[in-house]
Amino acid sequence: MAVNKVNEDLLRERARYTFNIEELTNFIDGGEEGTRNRREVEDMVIHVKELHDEVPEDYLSHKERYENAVKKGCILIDLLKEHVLRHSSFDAYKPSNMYRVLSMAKEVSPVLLHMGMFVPTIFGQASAEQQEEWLHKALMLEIIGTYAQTELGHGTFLRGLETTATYDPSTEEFVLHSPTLTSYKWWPGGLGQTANHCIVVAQLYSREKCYGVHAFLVQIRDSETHMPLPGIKVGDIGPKLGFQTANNGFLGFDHFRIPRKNMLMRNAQVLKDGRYVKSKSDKLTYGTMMLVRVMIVSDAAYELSRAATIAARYSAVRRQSMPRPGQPEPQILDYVTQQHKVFIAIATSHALRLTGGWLWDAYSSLTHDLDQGNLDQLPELHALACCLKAISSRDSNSLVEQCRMSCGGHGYMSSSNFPTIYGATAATVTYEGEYTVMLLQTARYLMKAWKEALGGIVLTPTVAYMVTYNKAKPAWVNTPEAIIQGFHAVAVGKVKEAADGIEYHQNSGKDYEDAWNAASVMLVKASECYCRAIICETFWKEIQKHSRSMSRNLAVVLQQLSELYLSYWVLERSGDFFQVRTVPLTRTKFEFVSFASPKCHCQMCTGFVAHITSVVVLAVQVSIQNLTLTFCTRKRNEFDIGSC
Ligand SMILES: CCCCC/C=C\C/C=C\C/C=C\C/C=C\C/C=C/C(=O)SCCNC(=O)CCNC(=O)[C@H](O)C(C)(C)COP(=O)(O)OP(=O)(O)OC[C@H]1O[C@@H](n2cnc3c(N)ncnc32)[C@H](O)[C@@H]1OP(=O)(O)O
Ligand SMILES: Cc1cc2nc3c(=O)[nH]c(=O)nc-3n(C[C@H](O)[C@H](O)[C@H](O)COP(=O)(O)OP(=O)(O)OC[C@H]3O[C@@H](n4cnc5c(N)ncnc54)[C@H](O)[C@@H]3O)c2cc1C
Repeated sequence: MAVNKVNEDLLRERARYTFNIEELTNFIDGGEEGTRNRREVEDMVIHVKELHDEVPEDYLSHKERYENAVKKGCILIDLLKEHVLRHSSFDAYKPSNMYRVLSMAKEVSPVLLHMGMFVPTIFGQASAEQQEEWLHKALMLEIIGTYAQTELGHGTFLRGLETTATYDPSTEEFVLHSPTLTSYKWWPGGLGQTANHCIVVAQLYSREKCYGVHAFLVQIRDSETHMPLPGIKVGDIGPKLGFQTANNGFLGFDHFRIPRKNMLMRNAQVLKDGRYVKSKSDKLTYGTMMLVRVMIVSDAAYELSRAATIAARYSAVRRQSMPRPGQPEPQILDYVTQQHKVFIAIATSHALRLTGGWLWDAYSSLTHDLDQGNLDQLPELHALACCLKAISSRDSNSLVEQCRMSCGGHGYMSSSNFPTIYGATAATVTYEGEYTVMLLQTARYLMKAWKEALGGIVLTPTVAYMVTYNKAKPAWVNTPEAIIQGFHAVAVGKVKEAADGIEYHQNSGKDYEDAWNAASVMLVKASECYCRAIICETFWKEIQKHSRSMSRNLAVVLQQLSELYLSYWVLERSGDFFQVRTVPLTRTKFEFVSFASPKCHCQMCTGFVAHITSVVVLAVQVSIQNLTLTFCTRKRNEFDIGSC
């Protein structure tokens, strides 16, 4: 029988890595224990033959694909539970842990929403007594839930949701009802056939007054027969671009009654007589969305690292064309255009992974503050979660597509796994807060910050430079620190431009809402630039911080990746950089001028060209088959990929 022989080119490339593979493995896993945890789970998974498909899933019927995904989901959840029970330190919700385990099956799991939103909502929004009743059942999958917020008519505009929950003091129950077709819940994952419970977000009415949207835990299917309960209409919404096994469904209520105690009451409450007790902040109802947005940054990085690895490996083994007559066809990775496609994907996967870890730490700190009743950091974290979720998911999805294209026709095969990864990352650009809407949310925060900056008020950390910018005049030299200052200058310029845009439209007679809408393209741009500055700065600082405790060879490679990322985005946004001048920013004097003068001091542009041709490539490959984490390094003149 033919033994799978590893490609000679790949073996040669793998023999040339220039740093300690295990050291980088640990860095990516967040430490030696993280690597041990991951390998332990991978060891468990690789030996479960039911997780390996006999027939490509694309050749299965929708029903067979779903059943196959349920089977795998149950196996993986059992492995996760067993592992969590044995390793209390394994925090399932630390970025990518839970998602990575579930994504070890190619199909999106029908219980992803259970683990990804239903359980976290109980953690975050149920009272202590309610957690006592439901949390263990949920963690042990004795109940299977989803998160039912979006309706046919509203996804973004939460205050416009139409499902009602009306309190009846005579029976101490809430009556859930879907008054219109557009009020039907539409999209929740697992709702089609899988979930028997869900978190329902509905407008709360008591004593004929509406108190806005609140969350309720609702049983929708019989625990024994799994049939929909009386007053419940539920089913599958049908085929989609991807996520075919996520089991997205619809849900309608016909005067469906639930006990008062099923309103999640950690924040707000309705007392037996119907009195409403207000939460410290209405925004706490939105807590689960913030958590998932924070997780998406790391999971988008993880999906991108998979795509970058496929593209890097393919680029090492694919030989094509003959630039020199009579010479062997070169590996396509020798083409600078190929490097330009693949290397930024590798660098971005690291940038987003490190930024996702930084955001997770900020979120964890906020959660602790919220437990102490301190909401001070909530607005900034909401703004950060919004723009980082938007930009990370969009960058990840765009670069997954770029990686696919870099593999030519074979990238279009289902067996390449690009279609699955593309489908998963494309969804993240829309769900959990649509791209544009999220950036506009951040813009809302930036406009407030700008007004405070002009008043000289000390701002929260990620926008502090708006006040201190005058002092930190960018020294336009080709250093990473100067590039980061340049991104700050661009962000401030765009924020000011958007604020001036709103002011201009108001002065021309528009009310604030219309002025906001008229300036909204500039507002989105300002958020993008603010977010790009955060990713650039965080990537660079994280690498500097960790480099001090790692071997020099690895530090060099990671430093070059972060410099590649900075240089790439300077060129991508060169127009914005050309506009930024080096004079102190003041309200009246700030203006955009062109750098077009031939004696432009900025060496960034020329420096970058040198960079991209001498860049060292690092591709991370998590290969379940080999149960190893292997890497590629590549130097221009050696044209060698390390182990990959
Ligand atoms: C790459 C593959 C990754 C796959 C795995 C991904 C993740 C990991 C694991 C698990 C995830 C699980 C499953 C993943 C799959 C699918 C899940 C999808 C689920 C969903 O999509 S759930 C539904 C999500 N829906 C939304 O996000 C709705 C978007 N809309 C909103 O958030 C808000 O309505 C709004 C647009 C932000 C604001 O609306 P608006 O009407 O203008 O204002 P208000 O609502 O009145 O709010 C204004 C006020 O409140 C502040 N605010 C708003 N939202 C928040 C918040 N979340 N936290 C804190 N503060 C908030 C806002 O700033 C305003 O404050 P002001 O002081 O300015 O007034
Ligand atoms: C794969 C997938 C899984 C999902 N899973 C779930 C789930 O489990 N549970 C759940 O509750 N939901 C889920 N959703 C729904 C998801 O949360 C919504 O689709 C998302 O919030 C966007 O809302 P929408 O679809 O109503 O789009 P809309 O908000 O209608 O957006 C449509 C367009 O209008 C624009 N727009 C909307 N509002 C504004 C504004 N104020 N200013 C400027 N432009 C605006 C948007 O930018 C966009 O271009 C899922 C969606 C997908 C695709």
